[in-house]
Amino acid sequence: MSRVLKAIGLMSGTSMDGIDVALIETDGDTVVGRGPATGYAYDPAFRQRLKRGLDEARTIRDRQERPGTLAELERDLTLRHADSVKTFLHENNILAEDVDVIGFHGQTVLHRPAEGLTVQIGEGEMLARETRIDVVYDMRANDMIHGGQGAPLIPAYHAVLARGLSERQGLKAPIAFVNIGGISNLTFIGEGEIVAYDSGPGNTLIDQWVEAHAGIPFDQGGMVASEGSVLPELADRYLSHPFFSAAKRRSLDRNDFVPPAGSEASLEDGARTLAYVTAAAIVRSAAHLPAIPATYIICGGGRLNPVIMRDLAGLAEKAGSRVFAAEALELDGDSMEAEAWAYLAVRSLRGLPLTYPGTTGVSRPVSGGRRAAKPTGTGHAEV
Ligand SMILES: Nc1ncnc2c1ncn2[C@@H]1O[C@H](COP(=O)(O)OP(=O)(O)OP(=O)(O)O)[C@@H](O)[C@H]1O
Ligand SMILES: CC(=O)N[C@H]1[C@@H]2OC[C@@H](O2)[C@@H](O)[C@@H]1O[C@H](C)C(=O)O
Repeated sequence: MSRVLKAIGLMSGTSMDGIDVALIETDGDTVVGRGPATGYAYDPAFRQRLKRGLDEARTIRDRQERPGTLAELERDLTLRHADSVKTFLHENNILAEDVDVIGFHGQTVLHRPAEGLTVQIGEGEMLARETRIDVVYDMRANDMIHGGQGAPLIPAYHAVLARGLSERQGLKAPIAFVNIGGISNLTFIGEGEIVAYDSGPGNTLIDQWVEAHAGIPFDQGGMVASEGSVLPELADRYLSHPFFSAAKRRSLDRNDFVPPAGSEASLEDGARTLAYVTAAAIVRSAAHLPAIPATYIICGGGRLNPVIMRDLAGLAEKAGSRVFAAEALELDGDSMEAEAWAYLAVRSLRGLPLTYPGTTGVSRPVSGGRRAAKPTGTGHAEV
């Protein structure tokens, strides 16, 4: 058996709400011990900079390009990740020298799988220098080079978590993990088979809607949605998007779905309808799986919106499925992506596959990621 490594994962997701940090101990294969995890929120001004960065990234044709303010944003984003690691280590009394590797996702600013283009900003070398810990980063690129969608990458981690869950009583197979982040994605764990893909808009539409019409970053606790009603025509318009009926599953860019026009709904009805769309999109996408999951395990920020969760539970029940929030199974729905990035970093170091034909459509199982080594020596400047 390979040595168990201490790995930190860092995730800044499509919601652009902050940096999730988690530490796990793993051999990159079957052994996973989950350690501390936390999240550090971005201040509103930095979120605005990230949103501007997404607009500026639209013109990118070569993934090395950094038009507009993107180079500066990349540097500042990396420094924020370095600060998060330092704070996390301090808060948990962990020494940098005791951590073997950081798995660094960075921030996706553009994702166009049809063009073989995916761009995550984040400077691995700078992060390794700042934290004095080895870094694995840019983990989506190799998958795309080999014909994959470049996402989702979390299924390899879902698979190892599912091994630990399968003996629990009352948890019927097949299991599907659903991450309701900015975009939602699902992972189906069948017998000897994993199938995964993005399942639709997650919280992004709701976030954009309430920000534009109420000046709030998200619908906390589904408070706004719970005052509204589902507008069937508006919901049908989203759910009849070709994404759901296409023969081939594909991964999504944050901008693939756009919020309704302000004139189409009241604040409350808009939030209610988009919450329903989020839930119904998952169930609609699940129809493309090899079998309907008996158990859904929900992670990501959307599980904290009870309106989405009630709709999802109701729709799933009609198909005979049960829905659990990750915490009901002693998992952490906030830190799972960060844990996954730690796990994937160790797999990368060991040359193990990160993605499979069933998870991203890649031509064969492939590893990925670039390595940045921590500085050697005492840390004093060379003269
Ligand atoms: N208490 C809450 N009530 C309702 N919604 C919430 C709550 N907390 C978080 N959310 C929603 O979850 C979102 C953040 O989710 P999460 O952190 O899982 O996304 P992400 O990791 O950025 O996205 P992705 O998985 O697509 O990369 C917020 O933008 C918000 O919409
Ligand atoms: C290109 C990109 O960053 N995609 C994200 C996004 O957020 C959710 C969904 O879309 C998923 O495909 C992916 O993240 C998860 C963590 C993944 O790769 O598994």
